[in-house]
Amino acid sequence: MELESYPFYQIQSGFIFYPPPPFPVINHSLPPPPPPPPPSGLLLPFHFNPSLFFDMDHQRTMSLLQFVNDEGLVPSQEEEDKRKKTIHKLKKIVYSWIKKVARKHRLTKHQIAATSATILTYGSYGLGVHSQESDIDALCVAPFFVTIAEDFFVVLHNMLKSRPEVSEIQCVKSAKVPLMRLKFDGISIDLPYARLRVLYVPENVDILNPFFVRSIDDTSWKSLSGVRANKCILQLVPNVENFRCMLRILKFWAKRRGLYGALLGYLGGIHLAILAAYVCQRHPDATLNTLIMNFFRTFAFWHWPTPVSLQEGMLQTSVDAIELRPFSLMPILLPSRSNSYEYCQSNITNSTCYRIKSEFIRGHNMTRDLLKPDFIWDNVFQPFPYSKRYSRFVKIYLSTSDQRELGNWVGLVKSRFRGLFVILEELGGFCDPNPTEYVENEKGEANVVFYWGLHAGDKNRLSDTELIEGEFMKMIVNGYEGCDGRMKLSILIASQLPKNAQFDNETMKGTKRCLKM
Ligand SMILES: Nc1ncnc2c1ncn2[C@@H]1O[C@H](COP(=O)(O)OP(=O)(O)OP(=O)(O)O)[C@@H](O)[C@H]1O
Ligand SMILES: [Mg+2]
Ligand SMILES: [Mg+2]
Repeated sequence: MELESYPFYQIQSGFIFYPPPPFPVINHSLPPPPPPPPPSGLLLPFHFNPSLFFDMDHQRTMSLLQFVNDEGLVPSQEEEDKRKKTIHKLKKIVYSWIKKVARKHRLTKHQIAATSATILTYGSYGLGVHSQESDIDALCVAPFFVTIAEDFFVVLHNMLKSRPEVSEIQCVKSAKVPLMRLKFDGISIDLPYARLRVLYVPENVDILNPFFVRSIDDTSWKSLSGVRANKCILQLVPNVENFRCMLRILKFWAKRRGLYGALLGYLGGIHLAILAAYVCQRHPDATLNTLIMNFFRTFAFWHWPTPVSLQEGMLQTSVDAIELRPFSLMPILLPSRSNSYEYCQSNITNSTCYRIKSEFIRGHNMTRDLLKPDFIWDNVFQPFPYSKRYSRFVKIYLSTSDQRELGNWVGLVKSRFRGLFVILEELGGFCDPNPTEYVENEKGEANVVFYWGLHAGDKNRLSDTELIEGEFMKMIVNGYEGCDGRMKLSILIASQLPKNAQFDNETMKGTKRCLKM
């Protein structure tokens, strides 16, 4: 069978190929083909009865809302209050920090009184779609006189560190968006920094207003990207509440199907937010059920690597949008008010791209027929059965002697995972990086373990795990000093997986709260 016809065969037959067919070589220098025409409607029976259609749609929407409730996808009021309190405390800390820094820089009394800094939330919390496990993405927006190296990474860092509510604080200075990571009252916080050319930063500063972002530095512009994207998304969707509910469901679906986590080569919150918003824009009056059906239908038929964009015309009119497109198998354009073209960062590889597409097709096959008698939402959200799909697994065991170092070490290795995907794929392997993190309690040292599904085209080429481990280790330590973590890479057969990683339905449902992305 021709490779191009695989997706369509899969859609028609409902059969997903494991292992996958050989991957196509995609020529990224070509401009993308025009967006595909939408497929011709839902599968409706020959004698279509509109009232039956609306009844079924309504029923499915109601049972989906019940599912959202049963699974606790919306955080409780208590949880919400805790987060609000944390943000309030952070704002107060940042406020006293800015006064301190202003005095340090010997500003006049009048300037010290006038100056101010603030916290803007973005990410899933900013969009109003966070779950219990989500972090709070909080951008610290400061005035012109603040320096990142000293005032942010030393003065603010020390102020935060001395607070009893703060733990596990670390500076991530080398990231594209430099930030501090910490836990505040047990909630994970990502705290990047942006500097505006003003003395007074209003509490809810409108960063889409050109006045505030005039002549800002590059790092600040990048740090503002998340807030900008969130604001644009919320302005571009016709019904914010429907969008939020849909996105919560999609994030849950992606976690259950092992597709959530941008570092692992899958979809992050921002990718899913844009894909969901794209569908909402095209179906402004749709029910929740229809939105989810259309989500699967749209992306099961999508002609990747045609980019997904929320702003029509942006791709057609701009050569930049095509030329500046980074190498990506599934390009997704961040919405923007300015004429800049930013794409979501992506680690998607041939293997993960195949998995994501297969899951879109699976979702489409399961939801497309409104009259399917035995339809239940629970089936759509079944955990992905790794041990049934793969006979072999790559085990990545990460450990440190000091528990406090483990987070840094695992974070560093995860940020380099793309390199390992490439090594495995070059050796002919199809690799499915299950994002769930496990712990081997009996080991007596701080550790995190990953088990990735593996299909080895030629088993011999993948048998030299020491060589693979050595190559990957070189990539990890390249340009990075100061972390004495250890890594052990090995290949297991499915029966050697520990019980808690057997991936049968019950154990997977039990581990859903342990998913650490
Ligand atoms: N790969 C990426 N490309 C572009 N922007 C990104 C990317 N990853 C993260 N961001 C920005 O950082 C924000 C926060 O990312 P984060 O990883 O915390 O995910 P999230 O959407 O908040 O979901 P979660 O509930 O899992 O925290 C995103 O909303 C986005 O603005
Ligand atoms: Mg987040
Ligand atoms: Mg974050």
